[in-house]
Amino acid sequence: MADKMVAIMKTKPAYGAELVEIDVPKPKEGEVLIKVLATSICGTDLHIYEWNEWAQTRIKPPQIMGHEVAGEVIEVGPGVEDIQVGDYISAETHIVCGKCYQCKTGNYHVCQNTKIFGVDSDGVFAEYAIVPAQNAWKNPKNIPPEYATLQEPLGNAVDTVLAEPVTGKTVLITGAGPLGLLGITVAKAAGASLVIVSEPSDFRRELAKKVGADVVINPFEEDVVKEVRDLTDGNGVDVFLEFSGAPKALEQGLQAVTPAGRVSLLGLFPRNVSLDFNNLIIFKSLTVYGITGRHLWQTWYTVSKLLQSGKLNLDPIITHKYKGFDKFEEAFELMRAGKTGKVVFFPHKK
Ligand SMILES: NC(=O)c1ccc[n+]([C@@H]2O[C@H](COP(=O)([O-])OP(=O)(O)OC[C@H]3O[C@@H](n4cnc5c(N)ncnc54)[C@H](O)[C@@H]3O)[C@@H](O)[C@H]2O)c1
Ligand SMILES: C[C@@H](O)[C@H](N)C(=O)O
Ligand SMILES: [Zn+2]
Ligand SMILES: [Zn+2]
Repeated sequence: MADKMVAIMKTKPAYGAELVEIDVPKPKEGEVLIKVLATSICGTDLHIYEWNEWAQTRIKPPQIMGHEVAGEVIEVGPGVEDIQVGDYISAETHIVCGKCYQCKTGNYHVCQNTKIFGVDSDGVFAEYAIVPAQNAWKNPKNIPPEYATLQEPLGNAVDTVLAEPVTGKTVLITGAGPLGLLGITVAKAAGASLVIVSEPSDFRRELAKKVGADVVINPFEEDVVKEVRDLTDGNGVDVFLEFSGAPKALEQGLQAVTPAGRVSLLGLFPRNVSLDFNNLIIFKSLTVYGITGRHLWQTWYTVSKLLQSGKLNLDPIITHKYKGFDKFEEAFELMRAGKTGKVVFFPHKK
């Protein structure tokens, strides 16, 4: 094995990142070293790249970026029992304490002491990477790395879509970014009867159709609420899934969902949102779920089994694949411009 590796590193508290050559790390107590087979860019990586306000308060350069991954274990640190050399793993990104009230009551996804792998520590945009063994998820060998690396965001999408069953239900998805696109394929695989997608970008509406959306709407040019009512016998959709983080989309979705319907909110809003709670939620008797991270480990089992079922349509979502990290700046700029679905790197060129 090489003793040097290439990594995308946030080297300075400023816009961008650098490709660096550094030593391959050694796994410490409770850690494993993986050969990274595939890694994908998350919106959070983009925020770190752009050095937005959130990143400025949270990230401490120099740090290797990235947290979505599939890799092969090549070394295990002291005290690691469940993971062996040769295992093919992905990683849950929330490092939980196991001791707080939420962890003790099975709600690890909202652990009070959560640290995020690749955000609060070095990540996986590298040829080799350290993963805390407690966060490793063993993959069946027949899932290709480019799909296995998507499991973490797929977990967000699964928790959003499947907070309640969608079989035979009409669904509105607002926002067809990478997460919304994953939501579309999960909703279709789970048997939603009609998936309507509201998304202003022409490129992403096209992607949404390729992934399996039944109807796409441009919210900047069409009346979302009217379109949804026309498609649902005037009733509105049974389920509204918010994947955009746009306050206007939230309001339209709440108007478009049928009374006693279900709402899941994943998108993060850039500012406080003001809403007519009485008429949009209370008098409509809606059930509203806030979604964060993934349930440990129930969601990973669901995601893995969905992948193995072959029912997810991921190929149109993976719009960009790069061998090596040489063109990482191009990848980030395309993503910033909204011209991608998921971007996947295969760090080893051979
Ligand atoms: N809660 C969590 O645990 C969690 C985890 C991951 C991501 N997120 C959030 O989920 C959201 C989606 O992530 P992403 O990576 O796909 O983001 P993204 O920014 O790539 O996608 C958002 C999409 O919404 C579209 N949009 C903008 N205004 C709209 C409107 N008025 N109506 C409909 N669509 C509109 C955009 O064109 C874009 O395609 C983000 O807000 C992200 O921060 C939350
Ligand atoms: C780390 C963050 O980007 C991640 N997608 C989450 O689910 O929390
Ligand atoms: Zn992420
Ligand atoms: Zn905890």
